[in-house]
Amino acid sequence: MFIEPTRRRDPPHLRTGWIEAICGSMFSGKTEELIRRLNRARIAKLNVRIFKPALDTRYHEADIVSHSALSIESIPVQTAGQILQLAGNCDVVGIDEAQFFDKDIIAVCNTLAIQGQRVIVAGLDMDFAGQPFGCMPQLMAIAEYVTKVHAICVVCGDIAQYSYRLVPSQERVLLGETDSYEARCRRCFNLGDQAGRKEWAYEDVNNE
Ligand SMILES: Nc1ncnc2c1ncn2[C@@H]1O[C@H](COP(=O)(O)OP(=O)(O)O)[C@@H](O)[C@H]1O
Ligand SMILES: Cc1cn([C@H]2C[C@H](O)[C@@H](COP(=O)(O)O)O2)c(=O)[nH]c1=O
Ligand SMILES: [Zn+2]
Repeated sequence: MFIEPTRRRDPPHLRTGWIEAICGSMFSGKTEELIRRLNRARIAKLNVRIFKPALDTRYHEADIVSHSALSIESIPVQTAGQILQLAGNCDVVGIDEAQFFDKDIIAVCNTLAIQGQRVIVAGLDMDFAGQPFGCMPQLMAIAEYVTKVHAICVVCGDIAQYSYRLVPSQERVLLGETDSYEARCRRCFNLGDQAGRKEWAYEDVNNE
């Protein structure tokens, strides 16, 4: 489990910010992990500000909400540049659904960290086609700390790193939940519609 660096005790002239990237598929616990870190920062009496892209209105207009219904308030923004304007001099900046931001998100995260702020950025590392998503690869490259979390494959029960799309759209951006996506492992993702369901796997075990 990720534990916060204790750089806070450095003398002010040595104090620096940093970037933490949390990545993985849908349902892998990115938002839960982001909320966990932000809550701990608040317990440490740090000043925290949280952002998400305004287009992500799935569960709530403003709050960030996990699939398990954990939530934390956030500021929805249209562009990455707005984060820089609104983050002020807070100690910790949280950003969810980073894959949806424009490419300025890289410079914004860098600037915040250089200014001495801790930046925790969470997002999908791959899209429904298994391709790197938006600026997440660059954010992972410039981050001091990268955490990849995993879901459970709903087909076979292995660990999952892919978000399998259940509906025919080829649009890259398609908001959704279990209605349109499921977490899958490499094998079941590549088998697509041919992947046997969990019940089938259990049958196999029972017949042994
Ligand atoms: N296939 C799955 N694998 C793991 N967790 C799942 C799965 N489907 C639903 N969940 C739920 O999703 C929660 C994680 O939600 P969340 O943090 O919002 O994930 P993410 O932000 O990565 O999409 C888990 O704690 C669990 O309750
Ligand atoms: C794979 C994939 C996902 N999306 C959308 C679907 C959801 O609205 C979000 C991801 O949310 P989560 O917190 O990670 O569960 O992204 C998309 O638009 N395109 C895709 O390829
Ligand atoms: Zn699987």
